[in-house]
Amino acid sequence: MTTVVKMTPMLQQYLEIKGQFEDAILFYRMGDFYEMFFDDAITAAKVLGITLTSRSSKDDENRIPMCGVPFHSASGYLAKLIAAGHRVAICEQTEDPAAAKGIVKREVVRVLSPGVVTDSQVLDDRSNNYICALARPAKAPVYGLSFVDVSTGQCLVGEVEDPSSDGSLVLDQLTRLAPAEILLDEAETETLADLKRAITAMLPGVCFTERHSRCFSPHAATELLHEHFNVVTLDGFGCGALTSGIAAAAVIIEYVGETQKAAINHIEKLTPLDLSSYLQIDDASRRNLELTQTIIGGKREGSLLSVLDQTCTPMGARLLKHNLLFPLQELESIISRLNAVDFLYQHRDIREQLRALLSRIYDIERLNSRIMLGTCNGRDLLALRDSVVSLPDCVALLNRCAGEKFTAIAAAFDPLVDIRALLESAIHPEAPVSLREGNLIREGFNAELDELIRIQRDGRQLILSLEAKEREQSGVPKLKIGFNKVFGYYIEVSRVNLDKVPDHYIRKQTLVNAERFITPELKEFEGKVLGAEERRLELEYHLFCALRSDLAAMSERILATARALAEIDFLCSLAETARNHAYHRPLIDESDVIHIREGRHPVIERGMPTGRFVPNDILLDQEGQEVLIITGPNMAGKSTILRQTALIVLMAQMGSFVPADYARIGIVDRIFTRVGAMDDLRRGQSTFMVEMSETANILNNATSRSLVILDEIGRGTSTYDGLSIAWAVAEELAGKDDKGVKTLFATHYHELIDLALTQERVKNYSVAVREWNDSIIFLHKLIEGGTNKSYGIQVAGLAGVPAHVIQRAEEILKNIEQSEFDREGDPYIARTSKPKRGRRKTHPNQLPLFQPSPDQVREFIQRLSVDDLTPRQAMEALYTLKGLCSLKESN
Ligand SMILES: Nc1ncnc2c1ncn2[C@@H]1O[C@H](COP(=O)(O)OP(=O)(O)OP(=O)(O)O)[C@@H](O)[C@H]1O
Repeated sequence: MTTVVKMTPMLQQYLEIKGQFEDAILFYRMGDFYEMFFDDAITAAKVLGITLTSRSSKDDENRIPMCGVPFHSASGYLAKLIAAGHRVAICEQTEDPAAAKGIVKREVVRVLSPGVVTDSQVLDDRSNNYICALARPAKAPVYGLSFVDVSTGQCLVGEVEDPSSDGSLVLDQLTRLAPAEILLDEAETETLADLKRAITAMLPGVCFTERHSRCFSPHAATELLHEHFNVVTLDGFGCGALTSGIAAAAVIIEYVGETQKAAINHIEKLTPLDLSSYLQIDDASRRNLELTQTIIGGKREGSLLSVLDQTCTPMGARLLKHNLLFPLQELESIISRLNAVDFLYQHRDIREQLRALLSRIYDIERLNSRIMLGTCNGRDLLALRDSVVSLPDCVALLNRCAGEKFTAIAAAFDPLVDIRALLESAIHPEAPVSLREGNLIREGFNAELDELIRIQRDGRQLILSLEAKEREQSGVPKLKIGFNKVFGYYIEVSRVNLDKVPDHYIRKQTLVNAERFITPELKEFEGKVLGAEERRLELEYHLFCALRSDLAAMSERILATARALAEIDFLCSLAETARNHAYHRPLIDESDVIHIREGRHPVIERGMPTGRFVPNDILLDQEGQEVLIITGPNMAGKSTILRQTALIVLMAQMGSFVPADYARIGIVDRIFTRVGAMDDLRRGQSTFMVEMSETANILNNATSRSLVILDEIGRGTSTYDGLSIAWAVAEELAGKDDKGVKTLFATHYHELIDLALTQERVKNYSVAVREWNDSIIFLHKLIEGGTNKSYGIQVAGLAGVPAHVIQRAEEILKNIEQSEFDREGDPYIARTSKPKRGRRKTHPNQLPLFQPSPDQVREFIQRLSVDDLTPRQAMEALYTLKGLCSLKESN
């Protein structure tokens, strides 16, 4: 870098600092601007849409790319850069430029990255913003996972044992909380490369940050966490037995401390994430069921979350989303939640009053974090003040709620009366965003400040009287006293009156129509007033910082109340949704039964006029109803029934009422779905490959307590292969663990209906349609018994496929149905010439699909008319029998 030598001291300083933050865009403070140089400037100008200029170095040939943003509006630009996945290092002037000898000292005061932002402009207030660390200290298949939301102080710690070669289990847990940033051990760059690729495919835009291996040492981790939480053991958090999880948590705490350069005491505890205590639901299933976003477009609207979320506060919204992603498995906890929802459902008056109060409460969880990080401003404290006003009324209502859940919430709830009094007395009701402009602190809060305010206020009066006096003494009626930043206070006299100006006036400035003067008396006055103003700004700033520290010391109470409010909001929201959409309380037990009467799909029904959605019953039990094969035409509603069953189970286990007249849900340990294949290409696998790996996952991991939803497996390959796989999979699920797995299996392979003949746990159902003229009417009703009609061609017609194509398809279908083809009579050329009649033939290389039953063999023999057989036919019959028997043996 020959140019460096020729650079100005300022640029040298810039490069020195930049060298320490190479992976970040450096916001280099120069006066009222943050400037960026070199590649940073090129990147930022593009992302921010601002002009890229250049600055000359000493050597004019080497002009340096440069761009800048004003300091006072930096947050919007920062938000844009972070949202685009960049890291930004904020470098401030750390000494007064006026006092500086030579180049002003500068230092990076914060590094912002997608995982550590707390700015409301960047964050979605209804979702958590997690930074995650993945630790594998022993390189064992146990991954330590920790998730921290710096904006709320939540810190989750868990471990996942994942012996799979592709890390699919850890991937499921990682993507569940969709972190914005992931910290990885730099020594694992290669070993985790595949996992990293898979994460990027599922969480586009996620930012990876590599940390030194030293940070991942479990021993150092424990020490760091002991120090951070000021404890001698982590047992109190229920994390004593974790090692890699602890390492992961420590990596984040260290990183956040380092980048925020502030005490991060608002991360005040570790919350163990015992993944086995929640209903497991893998990433594919979460997507397929559209829990938090739609498959197409990734929108919240149209997801289950959008229907359930009637929360009034951002804290409640985040909790609801979290609980939706982590439905429970423990009976008592589910019932406790359901009792609370039930109470609020029954007591409309309390629910409505609580919701009205909650609507007036701001995001005090995030406000608290900003207080702790020292980034809150006057407006934030006004929001806190306005929020705490409602708390005593909340307590009164809470005391009217019966049930252990409410008792627990009330115990944690603090009405924060003292904080309200403090804020009401301290914060100026019109406090601005800036901390340096004054008007932060209310009069009456601090005696010294009051005195300065009085001087300033009196000063105005003094000016008016001084002006009047000068007018009188000089005889210039339009004489004015004014102020500007260059000369301070001055007396202005218009040109026509200049002859009346007294001798002691000292001329300072000449304008076109006037002259400006000062007097010793005016200067003395100025010293007093301006000094007061400066002192006032300084004092207000210090008082504000002190107030912020006082509040930070009370953070534990604020946070406990914020979380209690979130819980109330969550419960009220479920009760409100239940009321609005006619949901009913499910019966939860530990049986092996799922029995739903008049169940509906919570999202699809919302898109239809009331009463248009056709409810359906589902019974899954171990009394011969374990695997339901659901057949029926395209568009009949098979997928809808499958999905609504999974959603109803999930809702019940999160403690929600369900869209059904009656639901008995035996607690489920995992929900598996094999539904669509929307994201196949993103994961770099073929549709069929994804389908099969999802199927393998189900067969390897489903237990008799799981619920499996299979929507047409085997579609991605040839009919015979697909049908065989579908058949074998259904058979396996019906017989797994000698118990079977509760399975809903929608299929267009009508041959699967025959499974029920041999498998006692399999039952056939179909979705009814009514034929009408040449078309069909969808009844959307699930009825007992299978169907072998697809009406695919009619549906194609309804979908607008041209009439002549439909007609041709009908011809072909007729040919196939009449078995009018053999190897010579290809149905696809049967349009003009009538095909030869022939026996339907099995492909020479394709074995007959299914095992012959003893009945079939017997029937074959009975149908043989032995006396009528030619010797050749007899031979053939013998071969057929032999073939049937050897097939049976090989099976
Ligand atoms: N119970 C119902 N009541 C009213 N409308 C329904 C119902 N079930 C499904 N529908 C409507 O029918 C459409 C198709 O449903 P669905 O996708 O479940 O059919 P399908 O049988 O799985 O079709 P395919 O076999 O083609 O995948 C839905 O988008 C919805 O508009």
